[in-house]
Amino acid sequence: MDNSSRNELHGFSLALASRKAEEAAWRRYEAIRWLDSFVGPLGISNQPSEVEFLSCLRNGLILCNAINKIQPGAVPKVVDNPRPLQSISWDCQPLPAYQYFENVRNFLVAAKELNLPAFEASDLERDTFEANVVDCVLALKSLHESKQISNGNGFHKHMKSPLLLHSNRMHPRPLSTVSLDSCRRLDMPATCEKQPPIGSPNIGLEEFIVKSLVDSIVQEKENFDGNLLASLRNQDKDAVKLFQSIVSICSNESLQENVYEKTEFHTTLEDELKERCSSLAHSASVLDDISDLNSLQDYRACFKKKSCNHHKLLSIQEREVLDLKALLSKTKGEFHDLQLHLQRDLKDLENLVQGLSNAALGYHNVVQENRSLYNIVQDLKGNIRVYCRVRPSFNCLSKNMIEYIGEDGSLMILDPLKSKRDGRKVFRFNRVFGPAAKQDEVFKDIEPLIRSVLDGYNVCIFAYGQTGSGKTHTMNGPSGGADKDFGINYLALNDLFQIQNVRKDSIDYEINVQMVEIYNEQVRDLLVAESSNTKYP
Ligand SMILES: Nc1ncnc2c1ncn2[C@@H]1O[C@H](COP(=O)(O)OP(=O)(O)OP(=O)(O)O)[C@@H](O)[C@H]1O
Repeated sequence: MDNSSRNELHGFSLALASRKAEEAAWRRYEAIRWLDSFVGPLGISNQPSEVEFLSCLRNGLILCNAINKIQPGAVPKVVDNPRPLQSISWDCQPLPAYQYFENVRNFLVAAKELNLPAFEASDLERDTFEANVVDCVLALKSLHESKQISNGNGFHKHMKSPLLLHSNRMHPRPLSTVSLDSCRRLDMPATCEKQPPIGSPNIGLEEFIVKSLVDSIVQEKENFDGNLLASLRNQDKDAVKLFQSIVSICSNESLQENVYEKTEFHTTLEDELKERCSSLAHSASVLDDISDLNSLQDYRACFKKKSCNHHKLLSIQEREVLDLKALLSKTKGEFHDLQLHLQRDLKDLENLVQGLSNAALGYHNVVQENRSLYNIVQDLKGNIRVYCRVRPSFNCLSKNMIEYIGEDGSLMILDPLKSKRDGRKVFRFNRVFGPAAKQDEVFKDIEPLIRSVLDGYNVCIFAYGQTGSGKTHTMNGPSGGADKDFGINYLALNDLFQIQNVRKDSIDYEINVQMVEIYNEQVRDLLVAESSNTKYP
């Protein structure tokens, strides 16, 4: 059933409950109005609540007085309080509790003798059984009215709620005998059992037949007007005319004008019930999955079956929901484990990073220390170093001048024009490069000094010698030479650029190049195109 259908049913239940409450209140007001006018001022409003109504009758005094006025001596002894009846107030109960109970008990005995709808004394203490007390009071009223009409022949009726039958089935009372229930169904007083027998000389055969027919008709058309029933019991009437009038009333359905307002209530309730059912059936019919069902009742009956497709579908969906819940629980557990695992990994990673950071810091310190030691070594080698490079000889005389080149930087030459003793000379340098020494070999010995520049040291390298001794060749290399012929200048710059690139993440080096020539006491800038600008003062 969808939500709209469920809401419809809920609304209908509420409306029905409201109608029941209105009906119960209406009957309670009717009872209290009659008691107020019949017994005397009760001291409560004409429209009392359930609590007010039951409190007013709880001492039994009003009930005993009422039944005694209708049937004198019905309650032989009424336990009364000294206050006059007119001053009775429902909320002022001077009598002890056992005296209340005595009045109520005596009233119930008298009511039973008159076949009135009974209730239990405890019903006056419980709001839920107020309807039983109201039934009894209204039956008492009907008895009074019938006695007034029929001069006390004991044939009376009382007002009956359309819900009364249901109410009595729900709460059967010991005093509500079968005959009493039958009287309720007929809306006739229980005293109907006291009608004269068939052979009574007071009633003729025709009148008995008429009475039986009327009883039968009354069973079909309950809640007959009291006057009509009184007329039936009035033996002065012509029985045949009375029967004809009843039949005419029934056939012309003019009886509807004489039924109580409850009949109209029945009709209204039935109409509303039909309308609600029609609405519910329409709502049910729009559901796709029950389109093949004829009515809402069919749908309900089908749904209650274990074999119903909707029932099976619901069962499958319930199982899927359970599976999803289990999967969700399992996923939550796995997620929790992953979180713990991730936290452990993060902790390990943190330790590794911390270790690397410490190692990097140590490495940096080691590098710093290494540089420091490196430059100390350079200092120890000497801040000023003198190297000797022997140019290859271009003639035969000079080829034999180099007699010895020592590893310790010593150079021994021999002047061929002098004797060996006088012509031999020895010179000492930091290192001597022979005629066969290559460019990179010369540079290797100078490279450590050049790198000291990057650590903040000033380094100066210059070549000195006579014309044609090979200064330009050593510092720049031969003109148009290959890479292997690069001189110290090119090789030094290449080395500095490579180191700059290696350390670019930690140190930003700025390299500037200037090239000048000092010739004849004149300094010329070799990188400037204009010759006039090349000379410095
Ligand atoms: N080590 C060497 N190996 C081969 N050739 C050399 C070497 N040194 C110098 N030369 C050659 O000797 C010649 C003169 O050399 P270089 O021009 O370098 O002399 P220099 O000292 O610069 O002369 P200057 O002072 O007049 O400029 C060049 O032709 C050069 O190629």
